[in-house]
Amino acid sequence: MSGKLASEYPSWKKLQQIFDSEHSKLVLKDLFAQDPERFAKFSREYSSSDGPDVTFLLDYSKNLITQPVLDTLFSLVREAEVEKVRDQMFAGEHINTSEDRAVLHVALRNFNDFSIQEEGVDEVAGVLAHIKEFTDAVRSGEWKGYTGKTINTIVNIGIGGSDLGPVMVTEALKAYAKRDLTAHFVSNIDGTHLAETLRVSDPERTLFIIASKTFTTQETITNAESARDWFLASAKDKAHVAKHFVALSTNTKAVTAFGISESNILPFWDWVGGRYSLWSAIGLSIALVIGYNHFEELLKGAHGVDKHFKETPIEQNLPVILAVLGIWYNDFYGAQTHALLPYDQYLHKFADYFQQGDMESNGKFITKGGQRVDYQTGPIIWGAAGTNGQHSFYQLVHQGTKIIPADFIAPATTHNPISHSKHHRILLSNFFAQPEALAFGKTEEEVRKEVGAGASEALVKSKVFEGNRPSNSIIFPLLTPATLGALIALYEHKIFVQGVVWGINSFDQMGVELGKVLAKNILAQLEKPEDVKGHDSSTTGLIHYYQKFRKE
Ligand SMILES: O=P(O)(O)OC[C@H]1O[C@@H](O)[C@@H](O)[C@@H](O)[C@@H]1O
Repeated sequence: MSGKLASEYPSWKKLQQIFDSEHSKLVLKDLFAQDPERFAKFSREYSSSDGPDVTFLLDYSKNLITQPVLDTLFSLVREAEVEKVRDQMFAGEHINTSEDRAVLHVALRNFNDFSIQEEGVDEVAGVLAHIKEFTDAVRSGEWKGYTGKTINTIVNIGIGGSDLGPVMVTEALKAYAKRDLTAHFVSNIDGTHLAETLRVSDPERTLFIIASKTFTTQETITNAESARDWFLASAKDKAHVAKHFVALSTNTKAVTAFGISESNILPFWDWVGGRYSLWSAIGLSIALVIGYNHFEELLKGAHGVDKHFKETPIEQNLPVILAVLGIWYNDFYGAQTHALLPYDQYLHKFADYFQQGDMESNGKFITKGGQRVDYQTGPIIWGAAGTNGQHSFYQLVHQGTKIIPADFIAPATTHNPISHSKHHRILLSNFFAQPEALAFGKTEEEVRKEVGAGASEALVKSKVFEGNRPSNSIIFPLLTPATLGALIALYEHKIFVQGVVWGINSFDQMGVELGKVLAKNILAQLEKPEDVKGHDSSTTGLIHYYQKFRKE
């Protein structure tokens, strides 16, 4: 049952027994040698059933699993009633129990397929039509700034879920971008972020998109106010704000109080979590950059995976497979992290995006029922685009003392086939080589042959790769909007499945609140040393030190 401790399920106990008795025998080299069909058994191709064509291959054969391990992991998913909770999500039940909210990012990309009853769901199509109308007007040049010039710069001001999705997707789909429209994303409260952006922007041709679900986030509101001041320093007349500021928010009241007219608000609903919101009005900057039709393809690609997730039996369900593999390493092997390693420069923000997506969703120690877990929940997500990572942190991944499960992700073809795709072939050769090296390593014997008789023992030992390091590989024909949508949805549902198994609420984020409250209190004490009250000696000492240098 959802909310129960995962460690109470019979399959969890069985997995622990299997791990204790078998894990030393789970050696990839042997498992592959014993079974020539291993790749065929442990890889699956996804093909979209309708909508835009999306295919990808998930190869999970280089994992420390056997069929019995996998079967037990699937039993765990059954015992945790993942399918039931999944259906509750799709039905609009309030599975975000702490906030009493539905969780319906799937409704944002539904296109009338599933019937979902929840207030606001019937407004989704209207907001998409508004996004289309607005983006067409800006991109065609019909929308003019206050001096009659067209818009050539958009600045999205938002943070967390109101920033990372648009940043990641606009980078990922740059090949589809309108090149004469520059997009900036300002998130940090550090004035440097806004100042450097405004320095290269023209107030007559810049459109500010204020993206905030709550419209109360300190960083976003402060940045938006400073952007408005900067704009009005040129435009003078407040009436011109209407041509240069739009808002994406669930909080219409706060937006109008800020001075943005109601016709410039693209709304969304409380059942859209911030880190699941790029599919909503929050995706406006994406639609502006790549055009509405491509934005819709992104949504449809995600919808295809939603259908797969909703309709496919557990054993073939790709988000479920990724989720249980993660649980196997996280909870039984003691892996602390999970690396996302896209071999695609366009996906260089993919890991950053899923740092929030995964860690804000599953970084929790209390179950839905209020119990403290006695096992590990969400992993630390990190990663960087290949091949850059190979020249920085891969040393530790190959020869360090930690187990680092990783997903290698790559397109078979590139949007930039320069030098007759020579670059891409080299890139892919690395994409194929790294998981192979991690899995199979290099033995002492092989090293000895290579270095010859005179080499010192220490040198020989330092060149050994133990191997047996697990990874998944995901390969698809080309990074299209629909394929990207599918990939994001794949990981969203993976996170969902893990959250249900761990019994936690993946859809609140109470852990971000305490720091906000303390910062507010400290902000009021920054002026004078005598104002600094109620802290430990370290915090007091740090604030006092700052006060020696304080400037207006
Ligand atoms: O979109 P707004 O409301 O400004 O929130 C922005 C971000 O704030 C953080 O504190 C978190 O709660 C995130 O989940 C959220 O995406």
